[in-house]
Amino acid sequence: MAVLQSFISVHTDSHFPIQNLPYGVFKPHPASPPRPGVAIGDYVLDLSEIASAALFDGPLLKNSDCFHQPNLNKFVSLGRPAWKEARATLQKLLSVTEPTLRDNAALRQKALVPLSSVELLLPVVIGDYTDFFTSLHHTKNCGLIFRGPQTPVLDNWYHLPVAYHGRASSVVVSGSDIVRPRGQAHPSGSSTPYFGPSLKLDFELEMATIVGPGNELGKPVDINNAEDHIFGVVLMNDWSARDIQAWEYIPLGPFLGKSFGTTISPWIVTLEALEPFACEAPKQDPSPLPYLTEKVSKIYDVSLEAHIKPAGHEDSSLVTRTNLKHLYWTLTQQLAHHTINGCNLRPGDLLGTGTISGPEPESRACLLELTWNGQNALSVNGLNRKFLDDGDEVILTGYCKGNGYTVGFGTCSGKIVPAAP
Ligand SMILES: O=C(O)/C=C/C(=O)CC(=O)CC(=O)O
Ligand SMILES: [Ca+2]
Ligand SMILES: [Mg+2]
Repeated sequence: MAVLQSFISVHTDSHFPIQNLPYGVFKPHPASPPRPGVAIGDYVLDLSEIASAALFDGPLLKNSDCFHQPNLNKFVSLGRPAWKEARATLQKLLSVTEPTLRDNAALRQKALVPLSSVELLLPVVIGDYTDFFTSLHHTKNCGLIFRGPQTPVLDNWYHLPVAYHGRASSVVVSGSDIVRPRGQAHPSGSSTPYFGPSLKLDFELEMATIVGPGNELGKPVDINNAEDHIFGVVLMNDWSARDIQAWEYIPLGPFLGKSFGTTISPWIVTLEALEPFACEAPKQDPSPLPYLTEKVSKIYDVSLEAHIKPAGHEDSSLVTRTNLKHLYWTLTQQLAHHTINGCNLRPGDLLGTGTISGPEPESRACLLELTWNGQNALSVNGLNRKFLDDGDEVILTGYCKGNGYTVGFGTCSGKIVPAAP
Protein backbone atom coordinates (compact mmCIF):
# COMPACT_ATOMS: atom_id res chain seq x y z
CA MET A 1 0.00 0.00 0.00
CA ALA A 2 1.33 3.45 -0.90
CA VAL A 3 2.35 5.57 2.09
CA LEU A 4 -0.15 8.36 2.79
CA GLN A 5 1.43 11.74 1.93
CA SER A 6 0.70 15.34 2.72
CA PHE A 7 0.90 18.32 0.34
CA ILE A 8 3.16 19.78 3.03
CA SER A 9 6.63 18.40 2.55
CA VAL A 10 7.71 16.39 5.58
CA HIS A 11 11.25 15.03 5.96
CA THR A 12 11.34 11.25 6.52
CA ASP A 13 13.03 11.83 9.90
CA SER A 14 10.40 14.35 11.02
CA HIS A 15 8.41 13.22 14.06
CA PHE A 16 5.27 14.76 12.62
CA PRO A 17 4.19 13.19 9.31
CA ILE A 18 0.55 12.92 8.26
CA GLN A 19 0.46 9.49 9.96
CA ASN A 20 0.99 11.14 13.36
CA LEU A 21 -0.97 14.42 13.74
CA PRO A 22 -0.38 14.90 17.48
CA TYR A 23 -2.50 17.45 19.32
CA GLY A 24 -1.17 20.44 21.25
CA VAL A 25 -2.11 23.95 22.32
CA PHE A 26 -0.23 27.00 21.07
CA LYS A 27 -0.15 30.76 20.73
CA PRO A 28 0.80 32.01 17.25
CA HIS A 29 1.92 35.34 18.79
CA PRO A 30 2.62 36.22 22.42
CA ALA A 31 -0.60 38.24 22.65
CA SER A 32 -2.92 35.74 20.91
CA PRO A 33 -5.25 33.50 22.88
CA PRO A 34 -4.21 29.82 23.15
CA ARG A 35 -5.82 27.45 20.67
CA PRO A 36 -5.58 23.73 19.72
CA GLY A 37 -3.38 22.61 16.85
CA VAL A 38 -1.85 19.53 15.28
CA ALA A 39 1.80 19.28 14.27
CA ILE A 40 2.52 18.52 10.61
CA GLY A 41 6.17 18.62 9.47
CA ASP A 42 7.58 22.01 10.49
CA TYR A 43 4.11 23.56 10.90
CA VAL A 44 1.21 23.70 13.32
CA LEU A 45 -2.24 23.48 11.80
CA ASP A 46 -4.47 25.88 13.75
CA LEU A 47 -7.65 23.91 14.50
CA SER A 48 -9.60 27.01 15.49
CA GLU A 49 -9.11 28.29 11.93
CA ILE A 50 -10.11 24.93 10.45
CA ALA A 51 -13.24 24.93 12.64
CA SER A 52 -14.04 28.55 11.72
CA ALA A 53 -13.81 27.59 8.04
CA ALA A 54 -16.45 24.88 8.78
CA LEU A 55 -14.10 22.13 7.63
CA PHE A 56 -14.89 19.80 10.55
CA ASP A 57 -18.04 18.70 8.76
CA GLY A 58 -18.60 15.23 10.28
CA PRO A 59 -21.71 14.55 12.40
CA LEU A 60 -19.96 14.69 15.79
CA LEU A 61 -17.82 17.78 15.34
CA LYS A 62 -19.68 20.04 12.92
CA ASN A 63 -21.53 21.91 15.68
CA SER A 64 -18.88 21.57 18.38
CA ASP A 65 -16.88 24.44 19.85
CA CYS A 66 -14.16 22.06 21.09
CA PHE A 67 -11.51 23.67 18.86
CA HIS A 68 -12.39 27.16 20.07
CA GLN A 69 -11.16 26.36 23.58
CA PRO A 70 -7.88 27.37 25.22
CA ASN A 71 -7.12 23.70 26.01
CA LEU A 72 -7.96 20.22 24.70
CA ASN A 73 -10.10 19.09 27.66
CA LYS A 74 -13.40 19.44 25.83
CA PHE A 75 -12.14 17.59 22.75
CA VAL A 76 -10.63 14.74 24.79
CA SER A 77 -13.89 14.41 26.77
CA LEU A 78 -15.81 13.61 23.54
CA GLY A 79 -14.40 10.09 23.19
CA ARG A 80 -13.00 7.87 20.48
CA PRO A 81 -15.72 8.29 17.79
CA ALA A 82 -15.09 12.08 17.78
CA TRP A 83 -11.30 11.56 17.85
CA LYS A 84 -11.56 9.23 14.84
CA GLU A 85 -13.75 11.70 12.99
CA ALA A 86 -11.26 14.52 13.62
CA ARG A 87 -8.36 12.37 12.47
CA ALA A 88 -10.15 11.33 9.27
CA THR A 89 -11.04 14.98 8.52
CA LEU A 90 -7.48 16.21 9.14
CA GLN A 91 -5.75 13.40 7.23
CA LYS A 92 -7.99 14.12 4.24
CA LEU A 93 -7.51 17.89 4.47
CA LEU A 94 -3.72 17.57 4.64
CA SER A 95 -3.35 14.86 2.01
CA VAL A 96 -1.56 15.54 -1.25
CA THR A 97 -4.64 14.78 -3.34
CA GLU A 98 -7.11 17.06 -1.53
CA PRO A 99 -7.42 20.62 -2.92
CA THR A 100 -9.52 22.28 -0.12
CA LEU A 101 -6.58 23.55 1.92
CA ARG A 102 -3.80 22.82 -0.56
CA ASP A 103 -5.18 25.26 -3.14
CA ASN A 104 -6.57 27.92 -0.78
CA ALA A 105 -3.67 30.31 -0.19
CA ALA A 106 -5.63 32.61 2.14
CA LEU A 107 -6.65 29.73 4.43
CA ARG A 108 -3.16 28.21 4.34
CA GLN A 109 -1.75 31.58 5.36
CA LYS A 110 -4.06 31.75 8.38
CA ALA A 111 -4.10 28.10 9.42
CA LEU A 112 -0.52 26.87 8.89
CA VAL A 113 1.92 28.47 11.31
CA PRO A 114 5.68 27.68 11.37
CA LEU A 115 6.40 25.59 14.47
CA SER A 116 9.56 27.59 15.12
CA SER A 117 7.51 30.78 15.66
CA VAL A 118 4.86 29.57 18.11
CA GLU A 119 4.71 29.24 21.88
CA LEU A 120 3.61 25.76 22.97
CA LEU A 121 1.57 25.47 26.16
CA LEU A 122 0.34 22.61 28.34
CA PRO A 123 -2.13 20.83 26.04
CA VAL A 124 -4.70 20.07 28.76
CA VAL A 125 -5.68 21.40 32.15
CA ILE A 126 -4.53 18.57 34.40
CA GLY A 127 -6.88 18.08 37.32
CA ASP A 128 -5.04 15.13 38.81
CA TYR A 129 -1.71 13.46 38.22
CA THR A 130 -0.81 9.93 39.31
CA ASP A 131 2.51 8.18 38.72
CA PHE A 132 2.77 4.40 38.45
CA PHE A 133 5.80 2.16 39.12
CA THR A 134 5.51 -0.43 36.35
CA SER A 135 9.01 -1.27 35.10
CA LEU A 136 10.24 -4.38 36.87
CA HIS A 137 13.85 -3.37 36.15
CA HIS A 138 13.41 0.08 37.72
CA THR A 139 11.55 -1.43 40.68
CA LYS A 140 14.29 -3.99 41.33
CA ASN A 141 17.07 -1.42 41.06
CA CYS A 142 15.29 1.09 43.35
CA GLY A 143 14.55 -1.69 45.84
CA LEU A 144 18.21 -2.71 45.93
CA ILE A 145 19.36 0.91 46.32
CA PHE A 146 16.76 2.15 48.83
CA ARG A 147 15.97 -1.03 50.76
CA GLY A 148 18.79 -3.52 50.23
CA PRO A 149 19.00 -7.01 48.77
CA GLN A 150 16.45 -8.85 51.02
CA THR A 151 13.25 -8.12 49.03
CA PRO A 152 14.00 -5.64 46.25
CA VAL A 153 10.55 -6.28 44.71
CA LEU A 154 7.79 -6.35 47.33
CA ASP A 155 5.02 -9.01 47.15
CA ASN A 156 2.26 -6.65 46.08
CA TRP A 157 4.14 -5.50 42.96
CA TYR A 158 3.28 -8.56 40.80
CA HIS A 159 -0.40 -8.35 41.79
CA LEU A 160 -1.21 -4.70 41.13
CA PRO A 161 0.28 -1.66 39.42
CA VAL A 162 1.72 0.30 42.38
CA ALA A 163 1.41 4.11 42.18
CA TYR A 164 1.66 7.34 44.15
CA HIS A 165 -0.43 10.49 43.82
CA GLY A 166 1.60 13.27 42.24
CA ARG A 167 0.99 16.98 42.24
CA ALA A 168 -0.87 18.36 39.20
CA SER A 169 -0.14 22.03 40.02
CA SER A 170 3.58 21.68 39.27
CA VAL A 171 3.29 19.87 35.92
CA VAL A 172 4.94 22.14 33.34
CA VAL A 173 5.41 22.05 29.58
CA SER A 174 8.71 21.19 27.92
CA GLY A 175 11.12 24.12 27.89
CA SER A 176 10.24 25.37 31.39
CA ASP A 177 13.16 25.78 33.81
CA ILE A 178 13.19 23.61 36.94
CA VAL A 179 14.32 25.26 40.17
CA ARG A 180 16.53 22.97 42.25
CA PRO A 181 14.38 22.12 45.29
CA ARG A 182 15.45 22.66 48.86
CA GLY A 183 14.50 20.26 51.60
CA GLN A 184 15.53 17.88 54.33
CA ALA A 185 17.91 15.22 53.15
CA HIS A 186 18.52 11.75 54.47
CA PRO A 187 21.01 11.92 57.33
CA SER A 188 23.88 9.45 57.24
CA GLY A 189 24.28 7.28 60.33
CA SER A 190 23.22 9.08 63.50
CA SER A 191 23.60 12.66 62.19
CA THR A 192 20.60 14.99 62.06
CA PRO A 193 18.97 15.76 58.70
CA TYR A 194 20.59 18.39 56.54
CA PHE A 195 18.44 21.21 55.10
CA GLY A 196 19.40 22.90 51.86
CA PRO A 197 19.41 22.57 48.08
CA SER A 198 19.06 18.96 46.95
CA LEU A 199 22.44 17.35 46.24
CA LYS A 200 20.92 14.40 44.41
CA LEU A 201 18.72 15.90 41.72
CA ASP A 202 17.63 13.36 39.11
CA PHE A 203 15.40 12.91 36.07
CA GLU A 204 13.06 9.99 35.35
CA LEU A 205 12.32 9.05 31.74
CA GLU A 206 8.64 8.19 31.56
CA MET A 207 5.61 8.38 29.32
CA ALA A 208 2.13 9.35 30.48
CA THR A 209 -1.44 8.68 29.44
CA ILE A 210 -3.81 11.60 28.87
CA VAL A 211 -7.24 10.48 30.06
CA GLY A 212 -10.22 10.89 27.68
CA PRO A 213 -13.87 10.84 28.84
CA GLY A 214 -13.17 9.42 32.31
CA ASN A 215 -15.72 7.78 34.63
CA GLU A 216 -18.32 8.74 37.17
CA LEU A 217 -17.46 8.48 40.85
CA GLY A 218 -18.38 4.98 42.02
CA LYS A 219 -18.38 3.43 38.51
CA PRO A 220 -15.09 1.71 37.67
CA VAL A 221 -13.87 1.40 34.06
CA ASP A 222 -13.93 -2.21 32.84
CA ILE A 223 -10.45 -3.40 31.82
CA ASN A 224 -11.70 -4.28 28.33
CA ASN A 225 -13.08 -0.75 27.81
CA ALA A 226 -10.08 1.02 29.31
CA GLU A 227 -8.57 1.82 25.90
CA ASP A 228 -11.57 4.05 25.13
CA HIS A 229 -10.52 6.24 28.06
CA ILE A 230 -7.01 6.87 26.72
CA PHE A 231 -6.81 9.84 24.36
CA GLY A 232 -3.07 9.60 23.85
CA VAL A 233 0.40 9.60 25.29
CA VAL A 234 3.12 12.18 26.06
CA LEU A 235 6.75 12.05 27.20
CA MET A 236 7.20 12.84 30.88
CA ASN A 237 10.11 13.67 33.17
CA ASP A 238 9.29 13.05 36.83
CA TRP A 239 12.16 15.12 38.28
CA SER A 240 13.20 13.57 41.59
CA ALA A 241 15.37 14.77 44.49
CA ARG A 242 16.76 11.46 45.72
CA ASP A 243 18.15 12.77 49.02
CA ILE A 244 14.79 14.36 49.97
CA GLN A 245 12.90 11.30 48.74
CA ALA A 246 15.00 8.75 50.67
CA TRP A 247 14.32 10.55 53.98
CA GLU A 248 10.65 11.45 53.62
CA TYR A 249 9.04 8.53 51.77
CA ILE A 250 8.51 6.07 54.60
CA PRO A 251 5.68 5.11 55.08
CA LEU A 252 3.48 7.23 52.77
CA GLY A 253 5.56 7.44 49.57
CA PRO A 254 7.03 10.30 47.53
CA PHE A 255 6.04 13.86 48.52
CA LEU A 256 8.34 16.92 48.30
CA GLY A 257 11.08 14.91 46.60
CA LYS A 258 8.98 14.88 43.44
CA SER A 259 6.32 17.60 43.68
CA PHE A 260 8.61 20.53 42.78
CA GLY A 261 8.18 19.91 39.03
CA THR A 262 7.16 17.37 36.41
CA THR A 263 7.70 18.13 32.71
CA ILE A 264 5.58 16.83 29.84
CA SER A 265 6.05 17.14 26.08
CA PRO A 266 3.65 19.56 24.35
CA TRP A 267 2.34 17.08 21.75
CA ILE A 268 -0.13 14.32 22.61
CA VAL A 269 0.32 11.38 20.25
CA THR A 270 -3.01 9.60 19.86
CA LEU A 271 -3.57 5.86 20.25
CA GLU A 272 -4.73 5.85 16.62
CA ALA A 273 -1.26 7.05 15.53
CA LEU A 274 0.41 4.49 17.82
CA GLU A 275 -1.73 1.54 16.68
CA PRO A 276 0.71 0.38 13.91
CA PHE A 277 3.36 0.06 16.65
CA ALA A 278 1.28 -2.01 19.08
CA CYS A 279 2.96 -5.20 20.26
CA GLU A 280 2.17 -7.97 22.71
CA ALA A 281 2.77 -6.99 26.33
CA PRO A 282 5.16 -9.17 28.39
CA LYS A 283 3.59 -12.30 29.89
CA GLN A 284 2.49 -11.76 33.48
CA ASP A 285 3.25 -14.37 36.12
CA PRO A 286 1.28 -14.78 38.40
CA SER A 287 -1.82 -14.17 36.25
CA PRO A 288 -3.49 -10.96 37.33
CA LEU A 289 -6.89 -11.00 39.06
CA PRO A 290 -9.90 -11.01 36.67
CA TYR A 291 -10.44 -7.22 36.94
CA LEU A 292 -6.91 -6.76 35.51
CA THR A 293 -7.09 -9.56 32.91
CA GLU A 294 -7.41 -8.20 29.37
CA LYS A 295 -8.68 -9.95 26.25
CA VAL A 296 -5.87 -8.27 24.32
CA SER A 297 -2.80 -7.27 26.29
CA LYS A 298 -0.77 -4.78 24.32
CA ILE A 299 1.91 -2.18 24.69
CA TYR A 300 3.63 0.01 22.06
CA ASP A 301 7.10 -0.18 20.57
CA VAL A 302 8.37 3.34 21.30
CA SER A 303 12.14 3.94 21.32
CA LEU A 304 13.05 6.34 24.10
CA GLU A 305 16.21 8.33 24.84
CA ALA A 306 17.47 10.74 27.48
CA HIS A 307 20.23 13.25 26.73
CA ILE A 308 22.00 15.69 29.06
CA LYS A 309 23.37 19.03 27.84
CA PRO A 310 25.61 20.77 30.41
CA ALA A 311 25.60 24.56 30.75
CA GLY A 312 27.56 26.28 27.98
CA HIS A 313 27.79 23.16 25.80
CA GLU A 314 26.49 23.06 22.22
CA ASP A 315 25.94 19.30 22.19
CA SER A 316 24.27 16.85 24.48
CA SER A 317 25.30 13.31 25.50
CA LEU A 318 23.01 10.31 25.21
CA VAL A 319 22.72 8.82 28.70
CA THR A 320 20.10 6.12 28.24
CA ARG A 321 18.19 4.32 25.50
CA THR A 322 15.11 2.30 26.39
CA ASN A 323 11.63 1.36 25.11
CA LEU A 324 8.03 1.66 26.34
CA LYS A 325 7.56 -2.06 25.58
CA HIS A 326 9.70 -2.99 28.63
CA LEU A 327 6.82 -2.15 30.99
CA TYR A 328 5.22 -5.02 32.93
CA TRP A 329 1.77 -3.45 33.52
CA THR A 330 -0.02 -2.06 30.44
CA LEU A 331 -1.49 1.44 30.13
CA THR A 332 -5.00 -0.05 30.20
CA GLN A 333 -4.27 -2.07 33.36
CA GLN A 334 -2.99 1.10 35.03
CA LEU A 335 -6.14 2.99 34.10
CA ALA A 336 -8.59 0.23 35.09
CA HIS A 337 -6.79 -0.36 38.38
CA HIS A 338 -6.96 3.36 39.17
CA THR A 339 -10.78 3.27 38.96
CA ILE A 340 -11.49 -0.16 40.51
CA ASN A 341 -12.32 1.32 43.92
CA GLY A 342 -14.75 3.77 42.29
CA CYS A 343 -12.24 6.63 41.99
CA ASN A 344 -13.22 8.90 39.12
CA LEU A 345 -10.83 9.98 36.37
CA ARG A 346 -11.56 13.21 34.54
CA PRO A 347 -10.70 14.42 31.01
CA GLY A 348 -7.10 15.59 30.91
CA ASP A 349 -5.90 13.63 33.95
CA LEU A 350 -2.27 12.54 33.65
CA LEU A 351 -1.20 8.96 34.44
CA GLY A 352 2.59 8.50 34.41
CA THR A 353 3.85 5.02 33.56
CA GLY A 354 6.74 5.17 36.01
CA THR A 355 10.39 5.19 35.02
CA ILE A 356 10.84 3.05 31.91
CA SER A 357 14.06 1.19 32.65
CA GLY A 358 14.90 -1.77 30.44
CA PRO A 359 16.86 -4.93 31.24
CA GLU A 360 20.35 -3.70 30.25
CA PRO A 361 22.50 -1.31 32.33
CA GLU A 362 22.48 1.14 29.36
CA SER A 363 18.67 1.21 29.45
CA ARG A 364 18.34 2.39 33.04
CA ALA A 365 16.12 5.45 32.85
CA CYS A 366 17.31 7.68 35.73
CA LEU A 367 20.65 8.70 37.26
CA LEU A 368 19.83 6.91 40.54
CA GLU A 369 20.13 3.65 38.63
CA LEU A 370 22.75 4.70 36.06
CA THR A 371 25.22 5.87 38.75
CA TRP A 372 23.91 3.48 41.42
CA ASN A 373 23.00 6.33 43.79
CA GLY A 374 26.14 8.29 42.99
CA GLN A 375 28.62 5.46 43.45
CA ASN A 376 29.81 5.63 39.83
CA ALA A 377 30.12 8.76 37.72
CA LEU A 378 28.70 8.97 34.22
CA SER A 379 30.63 10.79 31.49
CA VAL A 380 28.54 13.61 29.99
CA ASN A 381 30.43 15.47 27.26
CA GLY A 382 33.63 14.53 29.09
CA LEU A 383 32.31 15.84 32.44
CA ASN A 384 31.59 13.60 35.42
CA ARG A 385 27.97 13.44 36.51
CA LYS A 386 26.53 11.56 39.47
CA PHE A 387 23.40 13.72 39.71
CA LEU A 388 22.32 16.89 37.87
CA ASP A 389 24.29 20.13 38.14
CA ASP A 390 22.80 23.60 37.85
CA GLY A 391 22.61 24.51 34.17
CA ASP A 392 22.19 20.89 33.01
CA GLU A 393 19.40 20.46 30.50
CA VAL A 394 17.72 17.05 30.27
CA ILE A 395 16.18 16.27 26.89
CA LEU A 396 13.89 13.27 26.48
CA THR A 397 12.75 12.04 23.09
CA GLY A 398 10.71 9.14 21.75
CA TYR A 399 9.73 7.79 18.37
CA CYS A 400 8.27 4.81 16.47
CA LYS A 401 9.88 3.88 13.15
CA GLY A 402 7.30 3.06 10.49
CA ASN A 403 7.83 1.98 6.91
CA GLY A 404 9.05 5.22 5.31
CA TYR A 405 7.91 7.49 8.14
CA THR A 406 8.44 8.18 11.86
CA VAL A 407 5.72 8.74 14.44
CA GLY A 408 7.48 10.77 17.13
CA PHE A 409 6.83 12.64 20.32
CA GLY A 410 9.22 15.54 19.71
CA THR A 411 11.17 16.43 22.83
CA CYS A 412 10.50 16.96 26.53
CA SER A 413 13.20 19.16 28.00
CA GLY A 414 13.95 21.17 31.11
CA LYS A 415 16.98 22.98 32.51
CA ILE A 416 18.00 23.02 36.17
CA VAL A 417 18.38 26.50 37.63
CA PRO A 418 19.90 27.22 41.05
CA ALA A 419 17.85 26.79 44.23
CA ALA A 420 16.17 29.78 45.84
CA PRO A 421 18.62 31.57 48.18
O1 LIG B 1 11.41 2.48 45.07
C1 LIG B 1 11.11 3.57 45.54
O2 LIG B 1 11.00 3.77 46.75
C2 LIG B 1 10.87 4.75 44.69
C3 LIG B 1 10.89 4.72 43.38
C4 LIG B 1 10.68 5.91 42.58
O3 LIG B 1 11.20 7.00 42.79
C5 LIG B 1 9.90 5.68 41.41
C6 LIG B 1 8.69 6.47 41.09
O4 LIG B 1 8.58 7.72 40.99
C7 LIG B 1 7.81 5.65 40.24
C8 LIG B 1 8.50 5.37 38.93
O5 LIG B 1 8.94 6.35 38.29
O6 LIG B 1 8.57 4.21 38.52
CA1 LIG C 1 8.33 8.52 38.62
MG1 LIG D 1 7.71 14.90 39.56
